[in-house]
Amino acid sequence: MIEAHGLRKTYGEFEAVKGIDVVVGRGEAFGFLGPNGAGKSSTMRMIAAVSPTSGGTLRILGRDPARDGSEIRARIGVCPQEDSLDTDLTVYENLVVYTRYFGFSRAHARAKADELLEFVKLTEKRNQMVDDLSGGMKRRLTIARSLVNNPEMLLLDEPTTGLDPQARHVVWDQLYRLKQMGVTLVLTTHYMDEAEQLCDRLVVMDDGRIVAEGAPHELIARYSTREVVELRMGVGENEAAAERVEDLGERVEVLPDRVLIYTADGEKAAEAAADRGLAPRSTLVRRSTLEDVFLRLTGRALDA
Ligand SMILES: Nc1ncnc2c1ncn2[C@@H]1O[C@H](COP(=O)(O)OP(=O)(O)OP(=O)(O)O)[C@@H](O)[C@H]1O
Repeated sequence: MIEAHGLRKTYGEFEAVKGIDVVVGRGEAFGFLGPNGAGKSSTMRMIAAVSPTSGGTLRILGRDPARDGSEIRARIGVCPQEDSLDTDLTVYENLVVYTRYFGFSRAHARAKADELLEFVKLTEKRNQMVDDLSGGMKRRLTIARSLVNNPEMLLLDEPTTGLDPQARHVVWDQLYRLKQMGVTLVLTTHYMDEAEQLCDRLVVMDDGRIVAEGAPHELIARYSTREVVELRMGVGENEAAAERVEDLGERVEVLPDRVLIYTADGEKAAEAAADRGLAPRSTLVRRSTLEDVFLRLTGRALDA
């Protein structure tokens, strides 16, 4: 579905994507995980055949986006970061009008709109104006809109940014269902839980480069330990605390608000820290996540 080698994107002198290799197969759920500015959206726009590449090779659905852009755009769905719905129209009209853009008949567009409203559970909101919808509903309508042409591949740029936890779960459910229906999903996110939930495979991007690639559990096994102890110390106590627990794990990281001990046995390390007279304001033992992978690879927290 996607084959990119040495793919680059420059804006004037600035290089936003610095030569990345990405291969995505049919039916996969693939993610670009990285902080703001990593180059995820720039990459997605090239994949969507709406932004020219600045170097390297790119094939989408086996086609060249520079030559076959309109064919590619007809066969994929794009759910942009910002909901760009038509606020002068109702929920239903938004879908009908958008389906018509793809050259389908009015009868087909009406039937499709009803089918998609059912799919994203917005049938009850059918005749409401878009501005009367909640943020989560607008997102679901945008997803419905990206499906009007029965795309083989759906590109989603930060599908749940700005949504509350419940609305995020509803969107995730819909994306699961699409995946089960065989649609290839390609998404960007800076939420590590979203990447873990949805992606079969992902790349971690930082500063225009891919710094790691694999299934979420593979990346965690490769770059982290099984468990992590988080010690929240008093203000200014982190560095001294880290020195005192240095030998309690395979690795110790100091973040502005906590000290992290990477170890196979978190309970044991937490007890050992307490035995040394350390008095954190709170201690948490948890499993490693992609957040830890990102920290290990870049030296920064994903949300920093
Ligand atoms: N049209 C543009 N002109 C100039 N610079 C741009 C343009 N689009 C993006 N950039 C810059 O390229 C870099 C990568 O941006 P991009 O939007 O691809 O990152 P991102 O990982 O998607 O981040 P975000 O989550 O904020 O969208 C940033 O430094 C951004 O300022």
